[in-house]
Amino acid sequence: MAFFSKLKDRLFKSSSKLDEGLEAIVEDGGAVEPGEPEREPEHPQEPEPQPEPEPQPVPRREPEPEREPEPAPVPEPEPEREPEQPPEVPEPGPQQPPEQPQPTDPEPVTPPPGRPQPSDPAPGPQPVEIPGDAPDELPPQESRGMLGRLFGRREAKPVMRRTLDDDMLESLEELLIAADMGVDTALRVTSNMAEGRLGRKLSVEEIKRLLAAEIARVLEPVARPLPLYPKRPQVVLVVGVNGSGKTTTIGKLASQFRAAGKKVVIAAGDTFRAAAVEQLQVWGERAGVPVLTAPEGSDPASLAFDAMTKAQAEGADLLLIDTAGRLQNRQDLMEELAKIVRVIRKKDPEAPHNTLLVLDATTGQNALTQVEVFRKIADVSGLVMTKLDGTAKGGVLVALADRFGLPIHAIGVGEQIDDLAPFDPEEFAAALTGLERAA
Ligand SMILES: Nc1nc2c(ncn2[C@@H]2O[C@H](COP(=O)(O)OP(=O)(O)OP(=O)(O)O)[C@@H](O)[C@H]2O)c(=O)[nH]1
Repeated sequence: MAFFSKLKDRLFKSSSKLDEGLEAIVEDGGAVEPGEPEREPEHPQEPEPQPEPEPQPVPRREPEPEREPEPAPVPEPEPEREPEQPPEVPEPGPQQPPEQPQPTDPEPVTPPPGRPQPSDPAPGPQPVEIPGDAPDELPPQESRGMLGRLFGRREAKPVMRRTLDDDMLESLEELLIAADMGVDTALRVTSNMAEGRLGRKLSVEEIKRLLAAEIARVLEPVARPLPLYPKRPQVVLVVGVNGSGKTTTIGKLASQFRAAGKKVVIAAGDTFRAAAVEQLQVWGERAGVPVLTAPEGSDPASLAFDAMTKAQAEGADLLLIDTAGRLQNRQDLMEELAKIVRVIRKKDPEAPHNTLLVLDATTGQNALTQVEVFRKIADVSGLVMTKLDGTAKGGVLVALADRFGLPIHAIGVGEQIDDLAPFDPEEFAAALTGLERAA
């Protein structure tokens, strides 16, 4: 299954929550405009249709700063065939010559007088121009000819639209807050979306496109694959609260790096929980990667040192160190992590090269607090967000990006070994808003 549709299916709870909310908002105060043509769903970030590539393993997006070639955009959907309709009675008004081809893109929008506009472009985010962003300025339906249809206009169909005003903005803010985007981020996204568009009539689909574009813009700067350094072994310390998905993520990462030809060693640093060690061993077997363990209750720093020695001796490319996630005693955890770092620095003064914080998306706004805490006790260099499948709280990732600007290296979308995906802001924003894209 194409990755986008998989992600979208799995983020269904988030997107359906937004979907339902948006429909309710537009219905509340909106009006059906008979005979108004609805545009084909156009996607601002989708250029030429190309075949979709297989999802790449996370490590293949390296080396930094080279970005993985953008995933090929998903082809535009075929225009839906609609049953033949009797010709509709045209609205009274000036007719255009029927054979005149219609432009694919609308003319630049000139705001009507009195419509609130920023007098000069303020520094900071500018409104994203969305193709097809002027529904009220589309050419009259009756002027569409064969070419107009070929160029992506649908048959006329009643569409519910609501005028974008302060009330509607407030409802949109509330909806985004309910989707766990957080107050500040929700306000920023909606006000950017509204900039230059107040007074315009928008359909649900158009709002989704605008929101998705704004969300993608917040996410873009943090979408960074795990940087790989020429250093051997590259030491990746994996931190996070119990149950956030550290073990699973280490297993998935190990498997992907190994598939990419890297030699990987795992250290089971949560020596206080036998179950955690066993689980890591299972993942090591699955990934075909050795897991270094130590007797229950032994010093994790000593295990980390042994693992470092082994990884160096074996010429491993990557050493992934699992750690405990007890936050109940923050001081102990902080000392434990600090000791691991001190000890591995005896072997390599630059280690750890990455400190990955694993966050569970289902905890919603708690993820923000966890970032704050772990940034104090460890030098967090990047994030992995797990369990984005089947949660209605995916919006928290946007809040994290907006608040901390820490790189988001990958996302977990399931419990299987290949359910770790590179983080693609546009795909994520589309999946989150329920924006239709071709599968
Ligand atoms: N649905 C889903 N479940 C996940 C994902 N990642 C991890 N899990 C599940 O979350 C649970 C906890 O994952 P672990 O990897 O054990 O979490 P941990 O942080 O290592 O937990 P401790 O070992 O208790 O410290 C397991 O049941 C995993 O299968 C994901 O992306 N999606």
